[in-house]
Amino acid sequence: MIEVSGVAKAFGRLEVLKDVDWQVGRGEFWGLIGPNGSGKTTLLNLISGVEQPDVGSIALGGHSLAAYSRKELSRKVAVLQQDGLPSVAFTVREVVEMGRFAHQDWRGKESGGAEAGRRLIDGIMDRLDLKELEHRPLHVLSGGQRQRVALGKVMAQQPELVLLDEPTTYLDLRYQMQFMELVAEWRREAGLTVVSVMHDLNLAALFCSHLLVMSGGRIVDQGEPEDILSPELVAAVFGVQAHQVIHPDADVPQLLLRRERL
Ligand SMILES: Nc1ncnc2c1ncn2[C@@H]1O[C@H](COP(=O)(O)OP(=O)(O)OP(=O)(O)O)[C@@H](O)[C@H]1O
Repeated sequence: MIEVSGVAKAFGRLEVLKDVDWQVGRGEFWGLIGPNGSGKTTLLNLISGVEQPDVGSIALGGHSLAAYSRKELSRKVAVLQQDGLPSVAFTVREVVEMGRFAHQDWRGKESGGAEAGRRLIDGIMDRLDLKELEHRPLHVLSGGQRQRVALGKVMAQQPELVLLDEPTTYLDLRYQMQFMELVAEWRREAGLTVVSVMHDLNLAALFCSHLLVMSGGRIVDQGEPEDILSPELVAAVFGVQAHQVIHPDADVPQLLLRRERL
């Protein structure tokens, strides 16, 4: 689904990504982890076409990113940021409907017909528990509700690949879990490929099929959470000491942070 080959990127004299080679298979769920400033968001921006690499190439579904038009790209890739939507006066339903833009012609006509478009939006509203909020303007919603609407909008886009940049940062524990479960379910049902920047390593181990570990603009490790997440890794990459335990239900590693002094 994604092939990043020999990519480097600099902003002025600051080299933000160096020698990045990475392949993502269709249907995989990758967590991007690493310290602040290690280049995670820049890598997402290169994949979504917002930034261009200085060196190397990026291909999506076997075709160079440069070969896609804006509209083709937005049918293939959806992006959701930390605070997914600005606090605007559009209603919840209107915002979710905006996700259909890439599937409409210049008059706003749905490629599969208006009725199919409406059914799709209704299904998403139901699934994300947005029916009751349907006619409320976005600016009266809580951050957690707004993030659910943002997810609804990217679901309406029906992409093959979704890029998430720390999507649970502003959510409380319950909404963090709910958000990740919704993404996991969507991935299972639609064969979706997911790449998500994650700061919570335990959440990443619970939901991601693979992890990409970045430090100083380079990939330092990649693979399945059980092969990657270890006290040695967090010591080397984050400079933090931790114990490792195995999650009793999910059978994946979880880290308990150690204080330097007790
Ligand atoms: N448009 C830009 N112009 C100049 N410097 C930039 C730009 N975008 C990012 N940088 C710099 O590139 C480096 C990597 O930033 P990036 O946002 O990719 O890191 P990150 O791993 O996502 O960090 P965080 O975990 O803090 O979100 C940082 O030093 C940042 O200041």
